[in-house]
Amino acid sequence: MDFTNPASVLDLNNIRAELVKMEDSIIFKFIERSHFATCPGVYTPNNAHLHLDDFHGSFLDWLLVHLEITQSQIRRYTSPDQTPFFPDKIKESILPAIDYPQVLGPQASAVNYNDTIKQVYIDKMVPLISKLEDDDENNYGSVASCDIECLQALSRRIHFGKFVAEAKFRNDVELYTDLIKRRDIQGIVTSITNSAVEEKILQRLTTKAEVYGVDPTNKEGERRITPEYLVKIYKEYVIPLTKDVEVEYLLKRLEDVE
Ligand SMILES: C=C(O[C@@H]1C=C(C(=O)O)C=C[C@H]1O)C(=O)O
Repeated sequence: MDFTNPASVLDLNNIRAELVKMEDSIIFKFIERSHFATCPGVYTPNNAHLHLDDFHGSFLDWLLVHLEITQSQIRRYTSPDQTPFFPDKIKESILPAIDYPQVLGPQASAVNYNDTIKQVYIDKMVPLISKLEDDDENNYGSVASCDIECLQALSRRIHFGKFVAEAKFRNDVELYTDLIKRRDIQGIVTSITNSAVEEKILQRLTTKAEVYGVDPTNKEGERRITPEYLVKIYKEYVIPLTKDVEVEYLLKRLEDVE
């Protein structure tokens, strides 16, 4: 998707096509994570087995904040489709800014669900996509690296809800302006929900997981991302969080920059 071209960015069919492409990326990142155990020590705040200088938090957070600082310096977070997990830690880019047209509302960057995404990923998704329940310190680096790949892909997918919401807002300014002014949250949820699209996504994920997720040569039948787990992750977490982003984005849509 070309974020310098507003017409392409706000076309709902283009946005949905981009969400479909993200499915493949997320599935393959989940498959990479599925080669390792749950490794709860990666997520344990101030893990006594690890010496993270004067950092207070988990090994995953330590790696993620260091990566985001570096990525911010090559202008990752100037791109409208990227949302940092540590917005207060990122730095100015050393590369010249790209002049992205203002496509989203002035409060778009205030919609940041990454803390929730990270907690849901750790608590609900890792147990489903990991090979087994175990804590193998020899794999902490690989596990945290896979986790960051998964988290950044999930964050982009879920925060794409801002573009979906903006496209829907522009398609019916009168309806959404009324719903927003009346803070009719249920009305907004009903209006943004497209059950047919959601059902098509879940059906496609089942097929993709059956094709991508299971290694036909793996006679040991080692657990990898299964169709039912992938559908569960999208149905219970990814899609609802995307809709939460859509709703919060719309509730802020008429606000000016503070
Ligand atoms: C993303 C959209 O908005 C909602 C969220 C969806 C999702 O997260 O996959 C799918 C359909 C809608 O209920 C959309 O309309 O395409």
